[in-house]
Amino acid sequence: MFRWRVGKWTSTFGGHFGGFRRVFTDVRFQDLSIDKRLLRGIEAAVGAGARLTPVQHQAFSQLQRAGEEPCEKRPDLLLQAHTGTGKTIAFLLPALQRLLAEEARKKGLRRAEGVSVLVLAPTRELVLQLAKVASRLLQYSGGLVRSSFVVGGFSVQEDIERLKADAPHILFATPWRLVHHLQSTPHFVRALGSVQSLVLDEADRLLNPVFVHKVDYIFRRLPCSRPQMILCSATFNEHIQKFAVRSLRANLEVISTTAEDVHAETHPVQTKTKVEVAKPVDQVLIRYDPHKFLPVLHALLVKEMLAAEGEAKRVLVIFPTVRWLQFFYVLLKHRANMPGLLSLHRSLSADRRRNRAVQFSKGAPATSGALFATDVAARGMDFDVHSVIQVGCPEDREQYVHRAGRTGRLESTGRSFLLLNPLEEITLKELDGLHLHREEHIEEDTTFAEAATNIHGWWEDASISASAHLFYASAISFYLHDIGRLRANAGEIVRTVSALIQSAGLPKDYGLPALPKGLAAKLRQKDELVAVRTETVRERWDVLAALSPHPKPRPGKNQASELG
Ligand SMILES: Nc1ncnc2c1ncn2[C@@H]1O[C@H](COP(=O)(O)OP(=O)(O)OP(=O)(O)O)[C@@H](O)[C@H]1O
Repeated sequence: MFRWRVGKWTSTFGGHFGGFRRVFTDVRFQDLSIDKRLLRGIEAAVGAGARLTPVQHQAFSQLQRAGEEPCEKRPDLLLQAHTGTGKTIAFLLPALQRLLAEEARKKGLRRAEGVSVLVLAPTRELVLQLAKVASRLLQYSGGLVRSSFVVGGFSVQEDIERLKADAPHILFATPWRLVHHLQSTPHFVRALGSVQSLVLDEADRLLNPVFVHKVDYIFRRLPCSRPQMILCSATFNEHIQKFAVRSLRANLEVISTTAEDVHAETHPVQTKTKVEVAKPVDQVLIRYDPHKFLPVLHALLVKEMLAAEGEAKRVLVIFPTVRWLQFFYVLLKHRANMPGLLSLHRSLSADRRRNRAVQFSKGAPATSGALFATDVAARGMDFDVHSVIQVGCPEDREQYVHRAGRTGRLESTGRSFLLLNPLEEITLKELDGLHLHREEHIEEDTTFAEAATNIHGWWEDASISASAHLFYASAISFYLHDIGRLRANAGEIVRTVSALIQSAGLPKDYGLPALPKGLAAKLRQKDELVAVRTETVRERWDVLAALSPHPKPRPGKNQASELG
């Protein structure tokens, strides 16, 4: 580990030693001067005699030192470490230790004066997971220090009652829900009047254009003696850099245990840093023909879920859109009879969303199965999965790294597969330098022929056929949004998505789903019909029909024969 100072920023790096990733330091939690009740909580969570990870060790030293300063002088902190290396405990431990010490000094004579530590995270699943970790760590503190949470999926009244009942020192929240309360619930405004530390978990995500206005709003509403800021993530990007320049203190400190990726002589808030996937993850690239998407996915799932003797295997599959996920989920779970599948996405009811995340979390009873999820599961979730399958091109390198990082956490190993079709292959150059090895060919799937007999005919089932229509439109829209990045034309997009749907057995002569008017208009704007290349007359007819401004349902094979 070494420390250096460039301009106004101080950085501490460590964790990699000559390419060898050190998972733990030699320091045990019991060696630290921390409250015995907190130590019991930690050991219950991570095991008796557990040693600290490098990021935990460095953060503990830094935050303890900073904690001796008055709140307004404490340096802000950027905390970067690979996925699954214990960043949650890294930022929670010093905060909980300080809160316990303060409360012990007061001898419990006064009730909490309000929230002292506010932690923001981008998804409700992650907020609930963080709140659960805090409760575990505090389980032996006899209620001296308390935590609570605020996320969507509960009524506003439930939030208010929970906040009153918990009277928390540490509050976990999603920005959207918290802003809502700050704008309309006086109780929340009062409770947040005493925040001393603001933690942004998955900071690069929270500071991207989708969230940054909410985060800024929360930041502005906090007390004028501005709290210490702690920004955590496995990946730093230009959004963090902009925020650092605009809002962080001059004595900002940076802790990074991804030192092999950082160039100390340049800017400490690295934006061009090529962050790697954590070393225990074996990364595999599978190039597939879109006409074979479903058999390939099925084969991979069967292979990865297949329990080795006595060992249950769990797989996380991340899809680009909810509709894409839902269509293939219905086909595989119900038609191909894969009962171990679950789904997690924003269209589920709040209760289901919560349960699904818990079922796949670390410590949940081990069963084999697969979770089909969207990116709500991509960041921060401490899942216990052996493999991650990413369907389609990730938005950027950071998204790829976080998705792959759901496996291979701490000392465990894992496999991460990236499934790309020819339309998407161009995005591979954005993953330059990652250690992806290629598995061009997936073994011929002998089990799929059997599954396919049940899957075939789905187009006659009104609800599955409706799901197929939604998938078709959403996949076209997804690619269209990225048309520049893919350097594709509208015709190639339509042909790829048509092939994906045909991979589920839809007969060529059955015709393709019609597109919603707005989407068809957008497609036409991108590409005149003359530019659409097709191989057969039938396919051209399908594309033309899909692009028609007033799509009419076309008779399928069977309907046509009924009409005589
Ligand atoms: N010192 C430790 N000893 C043993 N297990 C630990 C230790 N610290 C953390 N863990 C466990 O490691 C797992 C990963 O921790 P955590 O979720 O905090 O990682 P992370 O760095 O925040 O990952 P991500 O970047 O994906 O959010 C958790 O199950 C946690 O309980």
